[in-house]
Parts: sequence; structure tokens; C-alpha cells
Amino acid sequence: MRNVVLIGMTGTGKSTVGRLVAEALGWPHVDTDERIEAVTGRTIAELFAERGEAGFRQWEHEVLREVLKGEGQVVSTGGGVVLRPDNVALLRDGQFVVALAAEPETLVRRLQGDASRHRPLLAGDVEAQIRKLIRERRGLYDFAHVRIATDNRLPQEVAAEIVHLYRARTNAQVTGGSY
Ligand SMILES: Nc1ncnc2c1ncn2[C@@H]1O[C@H](COP(=O)(O)OP(=O)(O)OP(=O)(O)O)[C@@H](O)[C@H]1O
Ligand SMILES: O=C(O)C1=C[C@@H](O)[C@@H](O)[C@H](O)C1
Ligand SMILES: [Mg+2]
Repeated sequence: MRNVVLIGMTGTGKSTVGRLVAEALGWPHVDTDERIEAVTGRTIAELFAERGEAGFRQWEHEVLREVLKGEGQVVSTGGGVVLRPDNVALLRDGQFVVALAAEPETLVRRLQGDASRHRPLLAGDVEAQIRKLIRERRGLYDFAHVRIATDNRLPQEVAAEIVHLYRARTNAQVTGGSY
């Protein structure tokens, strides 16, 4: 359990909630999308335009691998990180993985009008793109240790639940309990 890692569909709140979890634990927060932009000097939309989705996914893999070498961090991933089996293998190796979830309607409401710089996959008809991504990614987030539905919940509430679950799990390991 070296790091707390948030996975989930785009718009489930990984970046927003991850920052709050990090504050609560007193740990650094790493957002892999932001790290990719810092390392490449490009926005995600520029990377997609210049290198295609495959080029972006390669950067995502390399950044994830580097970040997960560290410990005591809260890591917010990009929504598509689970598409590559080698990423899933890294995530399954000693990380506390939390999947955030939300109904399609919630994602559409949150992301409507916010597709440009950070989420080129949602360009055009946001609702249609979200529904397509949900279909393509069905089951891919299921390996997480816990799944938290975020509909009608404040980011602060979701973050508090993650902190509680993480502490319960690590305490159980220390005391030998089976949680
Ligand atoms: N629990 C919540 N309730 C209401 N709005 C939320 C909640 N969590 C996040 N949001 C809002 O939804 C939008 C998307 O959140 P965020 O950027 O954290 O998602 P993400 O999971 O990191 O997405 P991506 O995978 O694309 O990086 C933001 O505008 C954020 O303020
Ligand atoms: O769901 C996705 O595939 C993505 C989500 C974002 O976090 C970014 O990582 C990028 O826009 C791709
Ligand atoms: Mg994010």
C-alpha cells in the first residue's frame, strides 16, 4: 500500500478528490495528467493533436511508472489509464486503488462545456462521447480495492471516506485483522 491511487471514468472527480485526500493525509498529490503536461511542455489536447492517442498513452504509461516508484503520495490518474494492461499491472502492485464512479448523467452534467484542453476525447457531442467511453471501458475499473459512487456527494465527503477506508485497511494489516 505504497500510495493511494484514484482511478475511474473521466469526470468522476479523481483530480478534485485526490487533492483533498492528499491534504487530509498530509501527503503530496500527483495528478498524472498535470505531470504529463509538465514533462512534455504540451497540453493534453496538443499531445493528442501532435502524437495521436497512442503517443499520449505512451507518455501516460511512462509517467505512471515513474510516479509509482515513489511512496506516500496520492495519485490521481487519467480516465483512460486502465486501457493498457501494463498500467493495470503497475496499479495492482502494492497500491491502494480506489475507483470513483458516477452515473452517465452526472458525468455529462459535470463535463458539459469542459472538453477542450484536458479532454480531447470529449470533443463534439460530450454526452455521446461519454456514453461511448463507458461502453468501451466496462469492467476495466473493477480491479480496484474499493468503489465509491460520487453522485450527489460533495468532493469533501468522498475524500473523507477514502481516508477512512485507507486507514482502516492499513490498521487492519498492522494488527493482523482481516478487513
Ligand atoms: N463530487 C462532486 N460533485 C460535484 N462536482 C464534482 C464532484 N467531483 C468533481 N466535480 C466536478 O466535476 C468536474 C470534473 O472533475 P475532475 O476534473 O476532478 O474529474 P477527473 O476524474 O479528474 O477527470 P479526468 O479523468 O478527465 O481527469 C470538475 O468541474 C469538478 O469540479
Ligand atoms: O478518459 C480519458 O481517456 C482521458 C481522461 C483525461 O484525464 C486525460 O487523461 C485524457 O483526456 C484522456
Ligand atoms: Mg483529472
